[in-house]
Amino acid sequence: MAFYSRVSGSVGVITLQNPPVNALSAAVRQGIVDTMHRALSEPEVKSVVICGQNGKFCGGADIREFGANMRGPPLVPMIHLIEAAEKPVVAAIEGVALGGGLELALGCHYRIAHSKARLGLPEVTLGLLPGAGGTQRLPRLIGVPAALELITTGRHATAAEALQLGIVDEVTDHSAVDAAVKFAQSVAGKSLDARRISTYPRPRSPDLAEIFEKAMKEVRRSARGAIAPVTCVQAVHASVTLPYAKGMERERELFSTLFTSGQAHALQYYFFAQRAVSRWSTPSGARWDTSKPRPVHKAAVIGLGTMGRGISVSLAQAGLSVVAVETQEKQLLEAKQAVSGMLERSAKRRGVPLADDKIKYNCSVQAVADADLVIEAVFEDMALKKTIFQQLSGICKPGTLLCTNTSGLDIDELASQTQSPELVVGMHFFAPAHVMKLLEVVYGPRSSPEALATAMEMGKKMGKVSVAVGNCRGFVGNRMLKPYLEQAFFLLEEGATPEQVDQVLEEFGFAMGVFKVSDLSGLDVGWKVRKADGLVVPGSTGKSARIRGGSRYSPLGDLLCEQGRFGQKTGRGWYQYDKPGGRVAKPDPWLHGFLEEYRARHGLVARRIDHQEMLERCLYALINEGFQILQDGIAAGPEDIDVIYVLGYGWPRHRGGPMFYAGLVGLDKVLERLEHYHQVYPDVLGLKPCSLIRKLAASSSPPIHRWREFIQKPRSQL
Ligand SMILES: CC/C=C\C/C=C/C(=O)SCCNC(=O)CCNC(=O)[C@H](O)C(C)(C)COP(=O)(O)OP(=O)(O)OC[C@H]1O[C@@H](n2cnc3c(N)ncnc32)[C@H](O)[C@@H]1OP(=O)(O)O
Repeated sequence: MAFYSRVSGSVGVITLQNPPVNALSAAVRQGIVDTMHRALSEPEVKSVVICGQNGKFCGGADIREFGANMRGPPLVPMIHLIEAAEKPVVAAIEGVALGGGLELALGCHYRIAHSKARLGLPEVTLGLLPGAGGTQRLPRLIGVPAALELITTGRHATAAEALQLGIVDEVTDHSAVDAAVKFAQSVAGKSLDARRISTYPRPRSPDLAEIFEKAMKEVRRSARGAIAPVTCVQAVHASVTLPYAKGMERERELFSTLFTSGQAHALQYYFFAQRAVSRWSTPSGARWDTSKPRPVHKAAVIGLGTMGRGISVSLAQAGLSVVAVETQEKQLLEAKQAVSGMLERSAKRRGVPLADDKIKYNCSVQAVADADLVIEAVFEDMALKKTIFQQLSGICKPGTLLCTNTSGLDIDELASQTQSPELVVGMHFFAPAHVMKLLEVVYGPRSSPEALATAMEMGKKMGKVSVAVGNCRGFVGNRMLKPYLEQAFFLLEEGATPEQVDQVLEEFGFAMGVFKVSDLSGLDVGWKVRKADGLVVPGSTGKSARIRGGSRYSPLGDLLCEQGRFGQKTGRGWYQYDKPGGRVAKPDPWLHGFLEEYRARHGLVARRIDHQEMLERCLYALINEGFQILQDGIAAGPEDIDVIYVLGYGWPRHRGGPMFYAGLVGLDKVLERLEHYHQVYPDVLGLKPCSLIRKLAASSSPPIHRWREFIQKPRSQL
């Protein structure tokens, strides 16, 4: 709703009230219309201020209402009512003016912002366009290039930038509402002819055609199949080719197409999923709202390789004192230099103070004795990690949380090396650790709720999206990756090339295909793990070379590693690069010949595999594992899996995540295809449909928010 008051006798103040961000729900829109009419009809009122309760102007349309039937007054006429008013209306922008919130402000005659406010049109991130006049008013106000940039990226601008661009008229360090009231008094009675943005002429410039062409090229390149950015450009284009009223019609038309699209549903689902994962729970009943995190002031990182360096940067930037340990002096010095550079670049980029003095470097593990939390980030070697956990258990003060950055090893095995297994959790960062937003927080069967809560809270402090997951091989992300990778290898055996598989996945929207990712992260990483698991049998021939434990196995990755082809770092992998460390992947004739020779050796007849089969086999095997993970209670809900895949594995956000995608395709369809492929490849375990997907499909495929009801609660783990 909206609250009306009169200030200083002549200023009508309309306060939006819809916590936490004063989103424009039906009730708020009704409140605005009612209070505007009141302000306009009271003769004593000479001007109006619109503001939001609790220091937040408005977070935009109420996204929760998007799924329901439209009630209350629509936004566009409501904003026209404000703009057409004969009394000056001033927006007092505190906190945020986003989406419909900024469009509302653009309908006002003046805008005053607090210096800490953020303004933007982030609709594109929800699969939409600014459909309440934003695409027509903003270019008229600030010009096409700046409007295009803000609308197609959805980026939030600071108040200072908004002032520079001409979006706001004044910025204040004090109360924006007080400033707006004063301002409203000063403009009472003045002509509003030049203040109604919809009446501004169409933006003109001789290079507009070029600007739009460039913008369209850029969004097509970066959108990876997302339709909203492209549609945003089309809507802004209407602002230069059509008069305002016609432009609004075009905006409405384009908005309606997006509004009902699967991509908009996926992005809106993802918006709430990313927020829902902070409300974690475990099968034993531990929960985010009943588990208190411990205070952490001092943290330590053991091992300053690529991951340890990124983790140290993240901790320092979160304001913690950090002890960074690397036992070899030379490596310690190298790491120190590298970390300082990373901090410097990051401080420059983010415009924040340098956090270099937060980190103390040391050669001795003893230096972590008084840390509240230690993150071990050494090589992925269980024996080494065990030794470190034994050491830490003896060195650290009582109550220190011991975390491991393993990407898939058994947390409980490490916990059992310590005297306090309840204080051991996994903190699985993703490379580069100071950039990637995802953190898998892994609880073992003995981790305490308090330890889990502390690690989750630490992730948040570091600006990460933390997802709590149970302990199993590979946790959620890497466990699901295994059947996906496996299918990609099998496709090569059956006749595909790495380029073909990657193209299909990139067309789907992945930032990189599976083979390019493998080259980037290093083929040797998986090879080491497979060796440790006893899967690598050098020189094996005949049928046994492609079978492990009764199931189909592809040794292709092992064979490449035996040739020293580790990917980008060696200049050769699934692709070739111009030099070791090169970034541009080129098809490699050697690899094609090697595949032919391999197929001939194993009596495999290459066939033409269509795109659909490549996509289905890779994705459905991954999704099937996701259902198994839900059934095993490793992830509490499909949202957890989807957030992990979008933030950690390049799954296209506009497809919502693998579990959402499965729902969109139709669980019965996914099940039917899995059954088909399992029949064709009975020796591939990953294609055998998991019982949860069967159960859901048999129950008429309920919507994703109801899947949890169908998951059998596993026995207590904590
Ligand atoms: C018919 C339509 C016609 C015209 C087009 C207009 C379209 C729109 O306006 S679409 C909405 C555009 N606005 C946004 O995209 C803003 C989305 N919100 C945010 O970016 C952030 O929430 C924030 C910057 C506003 C605040 O961030 P922060 O302080 O970090 O809090 P949270 O993100 O955790 O949010 C708190 C809480 O609020 C819920 N919420 C936020 N925005 C909205 C919204 N617009 N509608 C409904 N609910 C919103 C958010 O989900 C959190 O609640 P939960 O934790 O319960 O999920």
